Amino acid sequence: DTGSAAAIPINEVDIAYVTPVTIGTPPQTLMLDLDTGSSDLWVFSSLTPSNQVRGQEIYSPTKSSTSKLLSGHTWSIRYGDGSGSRGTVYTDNFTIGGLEVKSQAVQAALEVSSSFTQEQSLDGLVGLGFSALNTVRPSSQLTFFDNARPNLDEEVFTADLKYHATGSYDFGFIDSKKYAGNITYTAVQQSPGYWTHSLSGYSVGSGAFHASQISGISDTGTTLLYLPTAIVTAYYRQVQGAQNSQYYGGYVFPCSSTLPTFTFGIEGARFTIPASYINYTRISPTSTTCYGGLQSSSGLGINIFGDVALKAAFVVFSGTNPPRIGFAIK
Ligand SMILES: O=C(NC1CCCCC1)N[C@H]1[C@H](O)[C@@H](N2CCCCC2)[C@@H]2OC[C@H]1O2
Repeated sequence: DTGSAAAIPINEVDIAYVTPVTIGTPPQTLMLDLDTGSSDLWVFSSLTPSNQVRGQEIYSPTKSSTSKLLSGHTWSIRYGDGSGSRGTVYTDNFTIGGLEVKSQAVQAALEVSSSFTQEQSLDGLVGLGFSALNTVRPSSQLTFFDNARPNLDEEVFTADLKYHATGSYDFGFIDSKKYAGNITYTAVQQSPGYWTHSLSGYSVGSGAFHASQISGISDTGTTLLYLPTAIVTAYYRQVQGAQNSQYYGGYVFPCSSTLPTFTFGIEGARFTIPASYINYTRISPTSTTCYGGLQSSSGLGINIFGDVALKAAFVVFSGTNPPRIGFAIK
């Protein structure tokens, strides 16, 4: 089997991408954020208090003839940005881009935090991290990818995220039309459950490449690129008027500044992030101060290769044994 679905930016700065999925019988369509940085599949539901729902589509298990309550099971998740949700669990038929998993664990939200309520075009998440991170108790549940794997033509899914445009997620095959040249693979450390791997180094603009093993996670659910402070300060030293603002919680600069590109290595391959991706957003609609798409990871305890980096490449998440991750120019 294979599947292929759109990855649609939910706003004009690509804060997140959503993908249409169908749940149940007859099919209920929701727009979910495919997130390689977590492993819970949860949705706004008929059980979510109405004062926490603001325009989202909801999953109603009682309207599906194939839904089953997973009795006695609950879940609760907290994300790195402080957002979170919790609830109960059903199994139902779940499809992404024509690829169906029967009896997928669908975690129905009984409560969501305010940042989810405020994002009216995001109806939940599909965790594509390793199933070890799943929060359902007393028995943890498998991700969509882990459930689909035995039936996939190839044990992979790919992410082709785009800057200010709709990209795609493919399951079970690698579409050679979506990239140029070769795919460079590197080893993944799957414990504790993220797609953890190393960059082989970096360069700023036309500067020299600094070879250095930089470990982090490739996370489609994180908007920005978070790297060690030394690298980030070296980058913003090249930006007129840049400063690390306590007030805004990161590097800001005059929107008129000229930004250098940022290049990261995967083994011997090099991937260049255009300056436009790093000129992320104005700090407020009328401001002339802009917030950077490259920020320091020092407070996080982990480096995060989020969408700002991933959208500069075609990325292959390979569930082979051992797992690996591949990057190609597109
Ligand atoms: O918390 C992180 N990443 C952290 C960012 C700060 C540095 C550490 C990692 N990712 C979340 C993201 O923010 C959420 N958000 C929802 C509203 C629209 C935007 C996306 C969405 O839900 C879970 C995941 O995706």
